[in-house]
Amino acid sequence: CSRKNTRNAALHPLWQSPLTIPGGTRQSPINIQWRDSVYDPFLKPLKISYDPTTCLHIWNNGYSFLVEFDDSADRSIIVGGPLENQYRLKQFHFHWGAINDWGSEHTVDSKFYPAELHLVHWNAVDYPSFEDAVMEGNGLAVIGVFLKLGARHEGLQTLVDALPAVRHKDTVIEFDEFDPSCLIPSCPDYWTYAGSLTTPPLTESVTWIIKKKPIEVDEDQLEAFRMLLFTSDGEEERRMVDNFRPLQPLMNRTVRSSFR
Ligand SMILES: CCCCCNS(=O)(=O)c1cc(S(N)(=O)=O)ccc1C(=O)O
Ligand SMILES: [Zn+2]
Repeated sequence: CSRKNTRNAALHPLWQSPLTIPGGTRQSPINIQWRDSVYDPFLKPLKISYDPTTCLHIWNNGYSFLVEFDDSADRSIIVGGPLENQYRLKQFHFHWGAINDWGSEHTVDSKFYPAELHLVHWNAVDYPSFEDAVMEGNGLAVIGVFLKLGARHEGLQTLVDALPAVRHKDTVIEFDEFDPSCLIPSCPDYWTYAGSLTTPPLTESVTWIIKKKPIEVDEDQLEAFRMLLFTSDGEEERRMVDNFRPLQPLMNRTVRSSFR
């Protein structure tokens, strides 16, 4: 079955009425058609330097689970790639499906992955706060990493072990000494394009950097994501699955690749 129909049927209430930005020209996510991406020899390697002691806590915000970082200084940053300057790590989170047939937000040649990791960074050089950067065309940089079914991921397991403690919406636990670069493939290849947040306010402020190589996780680790709840303690339980936005039109955009 095609992803489009079943996915729409499976959409989270947030997106039953497809959320579109009136006049949006650079919305995310998109399908990345490999053969239409354009190699850009001027793209630099992406440099990632995270300080694990900036890791603060994990919380379930009723949409995904996110790991938040102390972004009050330039301690966990990325620089290079398509970026004009350095960006500070704010948080990372995931999107996943009820079953392994879908779950990622971006697709490659219309192929979906069971899940996708997003590491959200903001431009603290040009803007005084994250909230300001969210409203600017070059305000955010999000690294996307696809998750595929395979071997158990030891780095992810520390995260998975903490999930039962944040099963319900608005629960939070302290989480320290985690370096999320262990979740990013060592292969330097990526695609990049100008896009948007995939959740409200859907602002067109994101330089997307999508890693070509996925990371491998096992079935138990994906199942651990699926035991989270959209709902608060005491509410009728709704499993946190299918927390992704539908594909958006490419419109007048080119996806560049850092590799031939
Ligand atoms: C001030 C309003 C910020 C709204 C966006 N916040 S965010 O951390 O960038 C974010 C990005 C994304 S995404 N998929 O990277 O666009 C998803 C969720 C969130 C979130 O708020 O949890
Ligand atoms: Zn996301």
